[in-house]
Amino acid sequence: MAGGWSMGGLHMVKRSESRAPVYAPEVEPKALGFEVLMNLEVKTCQAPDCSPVIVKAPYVSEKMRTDVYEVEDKRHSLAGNPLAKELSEPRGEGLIPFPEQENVGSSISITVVGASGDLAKKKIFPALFALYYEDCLPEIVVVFDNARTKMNDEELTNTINRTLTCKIDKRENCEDKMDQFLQRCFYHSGHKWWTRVIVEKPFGHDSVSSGELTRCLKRYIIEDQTFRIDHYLGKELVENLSVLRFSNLVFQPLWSGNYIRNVQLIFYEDFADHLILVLVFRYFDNYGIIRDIMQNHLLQILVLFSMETPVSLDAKDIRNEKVKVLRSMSPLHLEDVVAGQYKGHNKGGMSYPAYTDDPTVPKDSLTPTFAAATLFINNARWDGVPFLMKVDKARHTKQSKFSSDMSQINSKIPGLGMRLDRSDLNLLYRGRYSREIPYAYERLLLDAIEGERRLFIRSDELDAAWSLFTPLLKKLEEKKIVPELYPYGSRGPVGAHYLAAKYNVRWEDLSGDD
Ligand SMILES: NC(=O)C1=CN([C@@H]2O[C@H](COP(=O)(O)OP(=O)(O)OC[C@H]3O[C@@H](n4cnc5c(N)ncnc54)[C@H](OP(=O)(O)O)[C@@H]3O)[C@@H](O)[C@H]2O)C=CC1
Ligand SMILES: O=C1O[C@H](COP(=O)(O)O)[C@@H](O)[C@H](O)[C@H]1O
Repeated sequence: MAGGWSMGGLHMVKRSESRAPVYAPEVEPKALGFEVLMNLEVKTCQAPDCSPVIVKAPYVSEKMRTDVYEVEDKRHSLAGNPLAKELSEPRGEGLIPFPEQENVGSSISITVVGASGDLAKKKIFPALFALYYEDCLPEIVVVFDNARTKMNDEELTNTINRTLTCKIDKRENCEDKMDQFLQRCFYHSGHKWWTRVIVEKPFGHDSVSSGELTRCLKRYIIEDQTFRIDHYLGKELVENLSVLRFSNLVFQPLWSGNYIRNVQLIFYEDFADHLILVLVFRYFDNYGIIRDIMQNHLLQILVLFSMETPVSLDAKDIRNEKVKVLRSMSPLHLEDVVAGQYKGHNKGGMSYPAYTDDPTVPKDSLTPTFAAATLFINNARWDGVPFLMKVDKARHTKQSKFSSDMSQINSKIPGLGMRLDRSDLNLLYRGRYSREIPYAYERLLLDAIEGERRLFIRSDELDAAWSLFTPLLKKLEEKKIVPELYPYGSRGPVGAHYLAAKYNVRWEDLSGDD
């Protein structure tokens, strides 16, 4: 199975676990615009001397068959050799040192689809290395790449090497650990057997394509093997939101429309921060900011903020509550949405091009780079409370913030008088904890390895999220709604201010805005 649908997907095999056969009996070339490269029937077994059996199905290419057999041959030649020794020796062409589990204990094989891409460079490899550094991955870890661009081992390790950092300078043995980690990375363009697949967004384009994608995936893997990632769920602050809500009894009676008059979720980013702008634009212009950020990251935070207390911390119970609140949300109306696109302008001697000035973006593109929306939840707890979202890719600062008016508390200004000030009850870790914060992908990759599903999106949850946004996106696109233009680096279209004012709300604009 390959990754047009999940350009930053990871296919993972946990060798110490699930031995259930995975069947991929049907062929569906080019379904949904992605190539089904994987057409192998893969079976694994439990006998100590049993290698995976890889059975060729009718449509597997000659190249892939050769690759598969090469892997098997090498495996046999490694039988009985301690892996540690293999890994410390120079790697030969095509050698894939995959250990026999019974010799070495727990091991893991990870296939990164799209190692040359922005996501892999910025987030996946640094997270995998951080996990490796922290000894959270088994000693035996083998990372493969699997993109269309052909590389050799050296090119792959060079690519990965450029992405790795020691989060805090001069960490003990960091260089050595990096070398060890790189020794465990191999390029391979064929396909592996797997037990878990982490799927990166976009999960389709709308309800229909998302449903198709889910059905396609289900032909190869069951729901429990599918880990749909939304990396915002792996961020410390987002995790802390649930802790704040559910483990501080003082908040329980306050957490409703009786005390909270509005909730705001804000995301700002600077397009210019992206490493490979051309690729980013190409992807972005097909999706736009509503699909890229609102329908997933911000909606997930909104859901965690508003859902009822789950019966337990079990993934099933949490996800059931998330689905319930998503299904309670009112349809989004065009009047409650503002779409914007940045235009070119000059400021302070600087010249900023328009979104449509980019050569990869069509001149008449209506793709929003900014959006604001008001959402409502039709249940007793949140009746009438506006949840406002604002997302913008054309800021000079990168920030995300979620807040409610309850987080503003009165305090006395020091002095002899009695003057009051409103200060924020904030969850910021900066200044409070000296320990470093793990990357979101670090947490989520580890959860997937451990089979913890709590922070991943279940298919009915995804359906509910698309049901909410699809009618709106359809209207925007069918009516060819022209986005409001606004200058790069500004506060965005003026329409967003009217939208908030309609509900008697002032945006909690973030510091650093101009
Ligand atoms: N960039 C980011 O910070 C984040 C991105 N994401 C999501 O991750 C996904 C990927 O984003 P990003 O890395 O930025 O995109 P890029 O365009 O930078 O990279 C795409 C990668 O996928 C590979 N690829 C594309 N098509 C195929 C295919 N059919 N088979 C195998 N490999 C393929 C490409 O390599 P090649 O062309 O050689 O095949 C390339 O390595 C997006 O869906 C995005 O929503 C999510 C969170 C953050
Ligand atoms: O999913 C995505 O998120 C990133 C922003 O992630 P962050 O953790 O750096 O806040 C965004 O740049 C990208 O467009 C989007 O696809």
